[in-house]
Amino acid sequence: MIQFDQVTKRYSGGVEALKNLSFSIDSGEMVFLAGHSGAGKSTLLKLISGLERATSGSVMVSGHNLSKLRGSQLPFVRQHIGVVFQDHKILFDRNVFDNVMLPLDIIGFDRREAARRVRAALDKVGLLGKEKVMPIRLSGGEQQRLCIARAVVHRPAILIADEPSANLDRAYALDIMELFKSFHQVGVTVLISAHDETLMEDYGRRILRLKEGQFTA
Ligand SMILES: Nc1ncnc2c1ncn2[C@@H]1O[C@H](COP(=O)(O)OP(=O)(O)OP(=O)(O)O)[C@@H](O)[C@H]1O
Repeated sequence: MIQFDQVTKRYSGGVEALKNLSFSIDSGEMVFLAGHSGAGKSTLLKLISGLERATSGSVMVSGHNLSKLRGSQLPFVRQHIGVVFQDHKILFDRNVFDNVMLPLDIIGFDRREAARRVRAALDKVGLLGKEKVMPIRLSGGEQQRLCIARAVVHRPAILIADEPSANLDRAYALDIMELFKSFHQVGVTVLISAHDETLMEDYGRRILRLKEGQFTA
């Protein structure tokens, strides 16, 4: 479902964030991505979601070679992927419901079906009672749940999350992990990054460990 073949990413300033990486993730797998700050985790996730392009090598997602896609084809691929961003990207000038509606608006979904899906996504993350609330009034953990609802509302086959448990206390971080597990259990391919490996250990899943842009054992 996701396949990297000898992928290198060099940013314009010259930093080589990923060095000749090869790995694959099967459909329906749940995999963790570990590594300290600056190891290249965000870069790897951005290559999968098409936010950045590989300098060399190939990135295959759902059968598409993202390195070869034209810009106009990227939105089509992104419809298969849900992303929980490290910096949240919440729109603070609209309420919880409208934030989650946004991806469906962009796709041009039928409004009634879209509203039904938004409520289902909010229900799933435990925010159904807060649909009219402005995001500024949510706790940090609730804001994270809002981001997860927005990432899954279009029912993507792949869900990727960049440090979704950062800045949350341990109990809440584990709750968030359980939420991701529940998506995995219904067949979604899940890839989650974190710098705290202890959060991953209980799940018995594969852990990809990055250090200075390369995998370590
Ligand atoms: N847009 C960019 N331009 C130039 N260099 C960048 C850019 N984004 C990341 N880098 C550099 O690439 C390297 C990897 O960064 P990346 O954000 O992928 O790491 P990370 O493991 O996600 O770290 P963090 O947990 O702090 O987000 C770092 O040296 C970083 O400074």
